[in-house]
Amino acid sequence: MKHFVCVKDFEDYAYQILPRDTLDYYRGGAGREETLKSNRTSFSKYKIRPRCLRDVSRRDLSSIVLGQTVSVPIGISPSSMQRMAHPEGECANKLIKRAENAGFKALVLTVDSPMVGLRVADIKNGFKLPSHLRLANFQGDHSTTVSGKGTNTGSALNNLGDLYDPSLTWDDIKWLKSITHLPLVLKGILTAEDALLAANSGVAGILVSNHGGRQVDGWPASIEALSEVVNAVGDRVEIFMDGGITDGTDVFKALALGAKMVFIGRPALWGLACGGEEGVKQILSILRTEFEYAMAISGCPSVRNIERSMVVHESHYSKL
Ligand SMILES: Cc1cc2nc3c(=O)[nH]c(=O)nc-3n(C[C@H](O)[C@H](O)[C@H](O)COP(=O)(O)O)c2cc1C
Ligand SMILES: CCCCCCC(=O)C(=O)O
Repeated sequence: MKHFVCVKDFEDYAYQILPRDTLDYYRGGAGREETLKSNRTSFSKYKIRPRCLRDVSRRDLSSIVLGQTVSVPIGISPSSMQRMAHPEGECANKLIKRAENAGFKALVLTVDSPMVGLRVADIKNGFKLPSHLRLANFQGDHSTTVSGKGTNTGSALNNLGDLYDPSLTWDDIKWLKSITHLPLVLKGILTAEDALLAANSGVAGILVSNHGGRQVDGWPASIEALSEVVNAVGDRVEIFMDGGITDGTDVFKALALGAKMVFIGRPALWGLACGGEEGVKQILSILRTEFEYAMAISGCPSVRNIERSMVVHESHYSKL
């Protein structure tokens, strides 16, 4: 990993070392993977309008997120089945009381998954969890493995029995809020309508996400949907985003468009595959450095200086 200098270096190497069906599960998206691709390509459509002569000799990358200071507003999104990438896997993936007891500061509930999306590569590969691995959070339950038989219209992931509950509604958000004192963040909201319902339910945050393009092809890129959610409720709840972040300039763009913090999914998996915990640390360190350079050279000594006017859609320049 010594000579790896960007997320792409990790991604390329992970493609070489991971078994095909594991790689496809991590890499892949739903359907024709148009949403997956647009998570990346849409970032390129936004341009940074840099400012100059603004004393960037001292730089502060920290932010306050849900009342807590974070040293840099980049986090890791939840990804299942990490132990296929590295034996260390995810070392903290707990349920509500365990999360509270362990000192976690917020709960994130994924609301874009009444079912698991249809992923062509997983269906073709007959994806299942390797037999030595279990879903650790479901120990004792009959569904601790993902080995159900796939069909030509679904993989084992589309046959998870009662691990998924497609009957969930906004009433369940009320219930969840009633059993925990932790601030609740809903992950997977892409519309102003749902953002308003979420804010009215008293959630503390919304993570704008299309689940890495893995649920339904045709959903917008997360960065495209971000402004709709920010405009609807950005003054009432904290807004976060994930999907397609692979560079510090992506972080800058998302923050300028109203995200308080961004999260990465696959880049962390590539780090894990290439170097375990150390690989994940390197991914975060690379993104941090790139973000610091994007901020400073664009004229922002601190995260607070990243203003909405500093990022525009590329169409801005064709109108001039
Ligand atoms: C292999 C894999 C497994 C995932 N598992 C989950 C999951 O269990 N729960 C969840 O909310 N999101 C899950 N996600 C979605 C991520 O949390 C995140 O939204 C997405 O990966 C962000 O896009 P990115 O990979 O382009 O950074 C998964 C993503 C991947 C790639
Ligand atoms: C408890 C098993 C989870 C399988 C699906 C995880 C997921 O969200 C994904 O995108 O894959």
